[in-house]
Parts: sequence; C-alpha cells; structure tokens
Amino acid sequence: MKKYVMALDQGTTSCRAILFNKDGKIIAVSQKEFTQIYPQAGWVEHNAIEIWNTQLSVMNSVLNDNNIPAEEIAAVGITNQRETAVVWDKTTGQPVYNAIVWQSRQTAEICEEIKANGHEEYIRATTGLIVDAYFSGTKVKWILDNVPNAREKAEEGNLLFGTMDTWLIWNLTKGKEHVTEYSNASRTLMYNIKELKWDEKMLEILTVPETMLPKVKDSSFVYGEVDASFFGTAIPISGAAGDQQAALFGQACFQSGMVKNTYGTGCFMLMQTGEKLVSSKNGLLTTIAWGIDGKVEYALEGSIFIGGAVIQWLRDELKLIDNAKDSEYFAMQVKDSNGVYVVPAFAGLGAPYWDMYARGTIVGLTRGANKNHIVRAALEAIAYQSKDLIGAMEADSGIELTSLKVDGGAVANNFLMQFQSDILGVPVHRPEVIETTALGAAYLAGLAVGFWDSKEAVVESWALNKEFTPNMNDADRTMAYNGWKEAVKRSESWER
Ligand SMILES: Nc1ncnc2c1ncn2[C@@H]1O[C@H](COP(=O)(O)OP(=O)(O)O)[C@@H](O)[C@H]1O
Ligand SMILES: O=P(O)(O)OC[C@H](O)CO
Repeated sequence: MKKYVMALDQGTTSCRAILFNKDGKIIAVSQKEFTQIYPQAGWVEHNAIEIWNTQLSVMNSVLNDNNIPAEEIAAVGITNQRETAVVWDKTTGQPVYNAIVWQSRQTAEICEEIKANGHEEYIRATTGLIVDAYFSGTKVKWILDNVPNAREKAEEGNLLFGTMDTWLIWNLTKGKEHVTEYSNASRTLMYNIKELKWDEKMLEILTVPETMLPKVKDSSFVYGEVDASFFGTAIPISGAAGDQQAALFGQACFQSGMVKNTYGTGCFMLMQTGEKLVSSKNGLLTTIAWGIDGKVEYALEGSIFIGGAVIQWLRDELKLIDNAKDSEYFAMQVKDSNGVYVVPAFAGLGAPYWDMYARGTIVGLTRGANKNHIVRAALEAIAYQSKDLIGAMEADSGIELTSLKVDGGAVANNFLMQFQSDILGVPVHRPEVIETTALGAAYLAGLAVGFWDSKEAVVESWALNKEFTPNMNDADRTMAYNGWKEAVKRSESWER
C-alpha cells in the first residue's frame, strides 16, 4: 500500500529526504550537509558526485531509520538549489568540473562581455532574467572555455549539462533520462520563457551546443523511475521544481498576486502572476512558476543572495554564536542595533541592485557597539533586503501587499519575523510546515501519480502557525530603512 511521497530537497548546503503522508504532514526527515568549495575569493563550487552520494544516503536513511519499506513510497519529487550548473561526460557519468554554484561570481567577466555586446535587452525580453553571474548559462560557457578538451567533447555530443534536478534524475534512472522541467529551465539564461523552448540566439551568445541540454517537461510529470537496484523496487519520479517555485506551490499561492518569501541560505520572494508574463521595470526577474498539464504559469521574483547564510557566517567565521538559533537570544538582549548596519553582500547584491562587485560591510560602529548589536544588525539585514523587494514588486504588479507568507529554516527566528513585520508594516504569516519547498515538490509528484487528486489538497493542508503584526511607528520605520539604504551604498561596486 502506498502511504507516502518522498521529497528530495537538494539545497545549497545540504541534501534532505522528507516523507509526507496524505495529509501533507512530515513523517520523517533525513538531512546531511556536503562540502562547500571556495577555490578563489568570490567563487563557490560543489562536488556533484558528493551531492549525488549525499542525496542517495539520505534517501536510504529516511527509509531505514524509520523502518519504512520502499514499496510504501508512491512517488519521488525533487526540488533543488537552482542555477547551479554541472557538466558531465555522458559515457562515464563523471563531471568534467565541479558544479558551479549559483552564488559564484567567477563568470562576472563573461557577463561584462555579454553586456558590452548589447544583449541585455534581448536577454530580459526572452529569458526574463538579468545579465548576472547568478544564472547557469555563463557557468556552462565558463566550463567549456576553461576545462581542457571540454568544448571539443561537447561539440562531438559527448557532454551533458544539467541543473541539480537533471543531475539527480539522470543518476536515479541510471543514465536513462536527461530531463528538466519549466521552472528550472527558466533559470538557465538559455530558455525562451515565452515560446517555451531553448533559445537559439542565447545558445549562440553563450556558445553552448544544444545537444548538451535536457528535454524540458511539465513540473508534475513522470520523468522516469528510481532504478529498482537502489531500493529493491522501482519508484516513479513524478515531480520537480526549483526550490523557490516549489515553495510557492507548497504555500498554495495559486492566485495571481499571492506572495511568499523563503528564508534559507538566500532569501527569495515570489509573486505568482498566473498566465500573465509580467516584465519588471524595477530589478525583479520574470520566471516560470511551474508547468502543469502543458499550461505554464509565471511569477515575479526578487532574489537575495545572502539570507540565513549571514547567520552561518556569524557562527562559522566570526564565532559570535554557537548555533543559528542563538541569534534570536542575542538580538533580544538589546533594544536596537545601536546604529549598526550589516550589509551581507558576500556574493555581490542581487535584486533589486544587481551589483556583482558589491561586497559585505558593517557600518555605524562606535565604542558602544557590541556583539549583540552586530548579531541583531545581521538579522535585521535579512528583513531590510526583503523590504527592498516589496516596493519593486508592488510597482511592477500594481498590487499592494497586505500580508506576507513566509517559510524556510530562518523563519523559526521570532525576532526576525517580528522585525520583518515591523519594517514592512504588514502582517507576516508563518505556516505550520516551514519546509514548504519540500512540501511543494511532494505535491507536484503526488498529483502526477494520483496520490492527491487536485491542487485543493495543498490549500486544505496549509495551516497558520503564528501571525506577526507590525509594531513600529511610521517615523521609526522610515528612519531605520533610510539608514539601511545608506549602508547599502557603502557596499556597492567595492570589488571593482
Ligand atoms: N533560528 C534561526 N535564526 C536565524 N537563522 C536561522 C535559524 N535557523 C536556521 N537559520 C538559517 O537558515 C538557513 C537554513 O535554512 P534552510 O531552509 O534549511 O536553507 P537551505 O534550504 O538554503 O539550505 C541557514 O542559513 C541558517 O543559518
Ligand atoms: O538553497 P536555497 O534554498 O537558499 O535556494 C537557492 C536558490 O534556489 C538559488 O536561486
């Protein structure tokens, strides 16, 4: 009897396997971190084989540790860190280079060339994206240009490209399926989001042979089966989406104008715009939310590169805290940040600034500034960055935000949530299940195999955990936010 759907959440810092039951409740979780590789300042890479092994090991442990037979799994759904690009040899299955991570800035020069050649307008209109090292396309070009013999092999048709969904499906099906879906394709800089096909001109600009690219399918679709040799029985792989789009789905944002913000390593705010493709005039991205039954829906997105990662930095590099949770305690020891602002532009700045050369800074330090103020300012920075996006989103969509649905690991922090509500001036709604990314992937997979009948099941399973309401007057809000804008200016263009 099929009792569960297994969601694989292949995130920036860890792999998770999560089992959901029919009510959309979490039954079991297994999670494991993998290595972050920083070959040079501003570069971030992952070992794709380590990611595959880590993902497989958490799939095994979530079943074995909980005595759940694989026969009880109705389907596997995949959600993943987006844009991170891996290129591998299709005969050996070996990557020709590390996966280049979405945060990595090593393709900034390629981006400058593309801009100098006047392609920015075309790229925005065709892909919905901005010319920035963030997206997969320039990463693939970098690998082909820099790895010995890679371009030759690619032109002979021997190399394959994939984002992490594609890489996992290829491995889970033992090399039978080279496939992706709409939401991940829309982050590659190579996909035409209007005509729904790989874009010839983009492939020319990026010098990427089309033979490397996966087939693009619906987000709720049986792509293939987990090979029976892994768990003793074959399991359909029947849903996939980039993690931010999966979270939008898991938050049941099915009507135009609904917004969610996910606070993980980065911080990503998405507004669902239905079948309408809204072009941003304010530094947001246009992206595909998902494709179901051949029908594609769109979203507007504000992408912040460093969200919860600033808290990891306080823990791992500055050693100000022992664990992420402690940040709430220290922030609450002081009544404000004492004029201190942390701008965590460690990987440049994403929306709405799009500055590949910005770098992190702390401003406003005085003799009275202490550890608590810095911890508090780091948390506040996550909320300020999110506020930067709201104005842009309201202007682009013509819809005024009246509340915000949140999810992701960092929303466990009550101080952060309260400050977010204060600085936005609207209520913040935290759901019972904050793993909405995995939940979205589970639903996409379960819908394709009839485990759930319709999207209504997602709406029914959504439950409020806590509402945070604004408790700051307008003058204080304006003053605090103006300080943030000044601080951001100090970080801009630094590396240039
Ligand atoms: N209580 C907390 N307060 C602040 N940040 C937190 C807290 N718990 C987790 N985080 C941050 O949230 C991030 C983990 O969230 P998660 O959704 O698991 O991220 P991802 O999917 O990107 O790996 C980490 O960057 C961590 O520092
Ligand atoms: O690993 P996360 O959850 O911060 O998500 C990364 C994003 O998908 C990058 O675009």
